[in-house]
Amino acid sequence: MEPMVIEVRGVLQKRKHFQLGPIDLQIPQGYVTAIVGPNGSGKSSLFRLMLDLAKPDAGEIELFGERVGSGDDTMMKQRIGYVPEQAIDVEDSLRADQKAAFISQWYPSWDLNRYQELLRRFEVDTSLKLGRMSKGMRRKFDLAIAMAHNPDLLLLDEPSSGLDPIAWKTMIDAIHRYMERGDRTVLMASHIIDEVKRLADYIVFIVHGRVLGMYEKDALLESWYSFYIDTGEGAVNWKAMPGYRSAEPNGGSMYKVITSEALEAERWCTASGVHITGKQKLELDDILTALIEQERLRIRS
Ligand SMILES: Nc1ncnc2c1ncn2[C@@H]1O[C@H](COP(=O)(O)OP(=O)(O)OP(=O)(O)O)[C@@H](O)[C@H]1O
Repeated sequence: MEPMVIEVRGVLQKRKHFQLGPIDLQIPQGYVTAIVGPNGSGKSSLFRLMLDLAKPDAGEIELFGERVGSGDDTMMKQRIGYVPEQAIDVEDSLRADQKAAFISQWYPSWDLNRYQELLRRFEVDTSLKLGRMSKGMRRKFDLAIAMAHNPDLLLLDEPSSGLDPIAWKTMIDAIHRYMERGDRTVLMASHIIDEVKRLADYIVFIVHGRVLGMYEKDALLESWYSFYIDTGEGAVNWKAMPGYRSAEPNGGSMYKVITSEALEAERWCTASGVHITGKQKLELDDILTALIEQERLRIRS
């Protein structure tokens, strides 16, 4: 098994109207892991805890085997590139190259050539003050800054927010290239299904501050299906179907049934004489919707 770059153990953060956790999570080295969840589910809060920008009420986080918040973390932070969800306002009056010059002092591995190459590819106008940049250009600049010291770990909070389609493709390509070496790690929060599908090896679903599971992406997309089933005259005990999630009438004696264990469910149907007339893979957003619904029912019960 590959080493873990991030280990989150029993992390809890209590706020007036929101509780994050307790969260247990392990992020493996050498892969892109995407955190997917609705607005306000706690994705940015989790990033901030990982970077010691906020303190948990309980639990602990380790990055590269070192406990976050336990002392001088300069070396640890030098191995990380972070793109926050919101650009930092206090830097608005700086020009791009002033910020880069400032940041480069913190990172012994700062690579000027790489920085300039990223700016060229993203078409960032470095003569502008940061506060004068459009939202998308600022985002591209932040990405270039986060990647220019060749970090071992990239933490990206909704990296494509504000990017036009061309910049989006450049970003996807830049992340693919960054991962080519094989030992680097990305943890990103994203709402963009296409982005998650193209980049992620693993997906973490987070809803209402709780992690609902971490899945290998390809296995996940192979296992969630809608089956269209003709029940004929008889009733079917849906709950006995492996991975059963929901069943809704679909006209006449037809039902649309969602399972998260497609292979086993299909075998079960064959063995039980249940006739599948059609099947369809679920997209990531449909899977998330089904998980959110289940979480709502769990909270209500
Ligand atoms: N500084 C803060 N003080 C109190 N509550 C906060 C603070 N920051 C965030 N919250 C609350 O914590 C919850 C989680 O917010 P967070 O920004 O982590 O979610 P998110 O999943 O990143 O959302 P989005 O997808 O909208 O970016 C929300 O209910 C939010 O209102």
